[in-house]
Amino acid sequence: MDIVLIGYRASGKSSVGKRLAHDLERPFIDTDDLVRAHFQGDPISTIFANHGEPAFRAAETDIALDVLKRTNFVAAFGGGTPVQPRVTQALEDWPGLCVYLSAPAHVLAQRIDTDAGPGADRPSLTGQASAADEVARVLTPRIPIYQRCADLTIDVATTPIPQVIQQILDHLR
Ligand SMILES: Nc1ncnc2c1ncn2[C@@H]1O[C@H](COP(=O)(O)OP(=O)(O)O)[C@@H](O)[C@H]1O
Ligand SMILES: O=C(O)C1=C[C@@H](OP(=O)(O)O)[C@@H](O)[C@H](O)C1
Ligand SMILES: [Mg+2]
Repeated sequence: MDIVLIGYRASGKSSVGKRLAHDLERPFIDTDDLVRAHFQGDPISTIFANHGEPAFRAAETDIALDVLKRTNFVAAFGGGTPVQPRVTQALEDWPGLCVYLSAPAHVLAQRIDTDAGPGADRPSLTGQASAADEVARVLTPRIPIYQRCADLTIDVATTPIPQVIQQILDHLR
């Protein structure tokens, strides 16, 4: 079964997705990578600065809808991808497994502040000075949309990445 990981910024979608795809011997798709490629490989903060967030959202919507037409993959969507209305609808209708990686705001804000990994370039969505303030504002309206799209929800607040992957593999059995 094809798998899409959704959830807020720094919930672990890219890390979990990459390792899960390796375990399942399937291609891994990260929609943020495809969006960057669409904008000549620029970092997301540069795309936001030069083209504006709406152009980023339009590209990620088209890319996500295209990914959902493929087969035999594991994909990590960007945190805002499922809340684009056409993507929400497509995910609700999609026959694959949509996994929501869920964590409370304070955990996500801390991971955003300390992340030094390849996805750490996360430009502000609100102009809010701190990640804590921004997550407090942006997460709440997203939660019901993530929940609506999800076939499986995993609490990732205190669950190490290998155990998150194991829960997905257990669900597939
Ligand atoms: N289950 C977890 N427990 C602890 N840290 C995690 C977990 N999942 C991800 N992380 C860390 O959080 C940061 C963001 O992870 P990432 O995979 O880039 O998230 P996303 O793609 O959802 O934005 C990284 O530093 C990663 O190592
Ligand atoms: O939540 C969001 O609106 C965003 C999440 C990011 O992806 P990650 O969730 O992988 O950080 C990236 O798509 C962009 O910075 C916007
Ligand atoms: Mg990511």
